[in-house]
Amino acid sequence: MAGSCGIEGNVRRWAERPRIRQDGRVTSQPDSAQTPAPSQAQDSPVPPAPERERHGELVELIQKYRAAYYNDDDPLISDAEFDVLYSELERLEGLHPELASNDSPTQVVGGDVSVAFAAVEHLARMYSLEDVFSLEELTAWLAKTEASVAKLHGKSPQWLTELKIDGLAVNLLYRDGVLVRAATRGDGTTGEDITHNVATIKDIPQRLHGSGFPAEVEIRGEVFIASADFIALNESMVAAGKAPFANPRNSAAGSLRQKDPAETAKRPLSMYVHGIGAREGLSTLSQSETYELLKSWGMPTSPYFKVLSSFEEVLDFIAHFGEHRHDLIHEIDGIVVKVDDFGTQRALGHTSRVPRWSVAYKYPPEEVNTKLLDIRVNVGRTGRVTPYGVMTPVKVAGSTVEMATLHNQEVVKAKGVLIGDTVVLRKAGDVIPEIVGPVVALRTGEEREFVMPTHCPSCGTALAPAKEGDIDIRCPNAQSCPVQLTERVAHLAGRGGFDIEALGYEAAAALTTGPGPNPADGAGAITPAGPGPLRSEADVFSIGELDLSGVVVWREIRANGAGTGRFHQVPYFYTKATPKKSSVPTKTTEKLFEELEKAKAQPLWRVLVALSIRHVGPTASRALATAFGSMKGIREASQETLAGVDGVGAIIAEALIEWFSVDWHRDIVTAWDAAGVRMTDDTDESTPRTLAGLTIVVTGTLPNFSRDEAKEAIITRGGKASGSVSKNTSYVVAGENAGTKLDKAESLGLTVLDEDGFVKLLAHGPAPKFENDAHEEDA
Ligand SMILES: NC(=O)c1ccc[n+]([C@@H]2O[C@H](COP(=O)([O-])OP(=O)(O)OC[C@H]3O[C@@H](n4cnc5c(N)ncnc54)[C@H](O)[C@@H]3O)[C@@H](O)[C@H]2O)c1
Ligand SMILES: [Zn+2]
Repeated sequence: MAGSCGIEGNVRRWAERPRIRQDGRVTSQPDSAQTPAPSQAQDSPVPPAPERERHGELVELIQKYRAAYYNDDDPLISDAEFDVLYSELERLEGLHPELASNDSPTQVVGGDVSVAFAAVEHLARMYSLEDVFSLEELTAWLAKTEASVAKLHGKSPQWLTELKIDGLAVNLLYRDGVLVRAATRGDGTTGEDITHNVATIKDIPQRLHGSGFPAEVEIRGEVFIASADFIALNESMVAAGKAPFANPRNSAAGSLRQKDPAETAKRPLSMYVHGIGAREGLSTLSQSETYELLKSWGMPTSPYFKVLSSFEEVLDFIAHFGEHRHDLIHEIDGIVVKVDDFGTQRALGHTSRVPRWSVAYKYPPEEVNTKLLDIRVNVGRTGRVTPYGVMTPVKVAGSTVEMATLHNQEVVKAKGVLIGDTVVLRKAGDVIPEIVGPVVALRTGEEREFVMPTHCPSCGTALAPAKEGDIDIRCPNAQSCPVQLTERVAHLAGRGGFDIEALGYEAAAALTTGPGPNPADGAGAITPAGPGPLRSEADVFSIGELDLSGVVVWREIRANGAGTGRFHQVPYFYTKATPKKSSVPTKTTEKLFEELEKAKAQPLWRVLVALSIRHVGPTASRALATAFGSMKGIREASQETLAGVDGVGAIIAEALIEWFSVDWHRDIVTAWDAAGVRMTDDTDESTPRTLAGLTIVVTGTLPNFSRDEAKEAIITRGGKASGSVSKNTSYVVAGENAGTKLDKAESLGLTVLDEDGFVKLLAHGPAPKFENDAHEEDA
């Protein structure tokens, strides 16, 4: 089953949350009237004072947070933090049911009616949903519900499975097919009248299409702002000098609950139907059937709901949308499972807060709140100065995050974050974490604005944009700015360059920036304190000439977190101040020499990558190496000739000419050449150029070739290894799990080869004798 690993992954990650019920209960709403109290509770009719006190605290907190969330559309804490508190309250009331008075947050639908709107009574009550946070809890809920349904009807229910859209609920009252009123959920009984605002939402018909409508029907749905529209909306808010919304949910709620409908009209609101309230004269028997009917009346229904029969299918649905959560037009925070049949829904009923026929499985949170402790700047390989936030470490989407880039000073301004703010931190799947914005309501007045430095924190040179109008500012001291040098050295040693494993980032820093502050002093941070022994990457292959007997590239030193059991790898460079007698070359140092020696034999394209020429990555480097065969050839080529090379083009040609015009750049090449680095690709006559003129795309996993090896095999035989399939592709080599590229090849009628076919192609070129072996069905 393809989805199974996704499910397991979810369980593992989610299970780490503090929100694990310790009493193992599955029901989240203690419904004292229906649910027998847990036995231990009967032994203690009056809860002990500490529990009563904690209960009071929790109620107060939750009420405060609910008010900020529902009434002000401006939450003070993240949903994940809220859920932890709410869970604790449920657990406490589960152990001491006497605490669950009628007005406890566990007994009422969260939400209120603001005085800004007229109050309206819903014809049928609106409920919240019972939440579960693990697949075990969900399966237990399904099993419990299935058993109840079996007792009622002697058969298993059908599960209507839907996306849990992160927006806000509206209740639309249609009389004889005409929208007469729209309301928010409010406390479930009474909502806020937002009829005029809803009238501006294009998705929602003022008059239902067709005929045969019931006299009165309440259609419920979720109003949301699509993720792409949210980004555009926030940009326009900031441009207009207003505070941006923390997330699409708040932006939808805030936009819909405007006092002026003209303001709502400007907001890109959409809606999907997810329920039905009072329904006089409606003859459908199930919720899914009703959705089809509503769709025919012109109501927007989600394209994603499914009616499923087995638990397994429900779990697959969850795994699928767990993976594709960010491929949807709107945000989701979970999956809702409902018993589809109306009769069964009625029979199962509801508690004071939630229906018993429905449950919401929540995905692991992608947004958390944390403290922005500082904003620092980082100097990159090209001298670009990038501010980044340093935060109290916090767990989000499966990893602990304590830093996030803020891109440039304009972004810091646009986000409106101050040092010391509580901020919303978002990490969507594998995407890098992002500071969304501040929680303004929590400011104490102690926060301070970030000021972009005017001088390079590494070398002290005045910072400036590369050209007028650039937002990014740079350190222009490219040659000897220690941090830029560190970045270039780490890059040249990287996987795409010389591939020197022992020269990782820390080792590069130790060689280029010299001794940092002594971690034993408690500073902890590795701030460069001045140039190290390696003053230029030109000297990287003569590193042996430096007094390496005094250099320890790696040392393990206990950082200031002593006693916490946490060790920091700290690069350390011995200087005169440190007695030489204590230094013995480490294993890593020996390995460094071995690898440096081996690196000299790397092919020309890797040498080109290692030079850190703008825009010249592996693809352009391979093209250049293939076209010219030597560094000399590239260096002497005119801009036009360079630009004419397939895969190079005008921008790269210009960058190359510019790069070679700088003295110290040419010195690098000269020094490497002198050190014995290979500067020509000797065309290996033993490899026949069987693939000259052919463009080949490799996709999926081949049993005996890595992606790089397959590429190399194609290029050394004179072929072009391309990443995208087009009608100019000569062959597509498809391994296991080949995806859309294979589909495209098939739709274009291209010849698709498996590994055997590929090996034959490499050996013989496109001879008819093996083309016949290729997938016949593709012809
Ligand atoms: N951050 C905070 O301070 C804060 C405060 C209060 C509540 N919250 C968050 O709000 C949530 C609790 O709010 P809630 O009581 O509105 O419950 P809920 O949002 O968990 O679930 C109920 C709501 O889900 C919505 N929904 C979306 N798709 C649906 C579908 N397909 N079918 C049915 N309903 C669907 C409906 O609007 C419904 O009212 C929690 O996630 C909580 O973390 C956060
Ligand atoms: Zn600098």
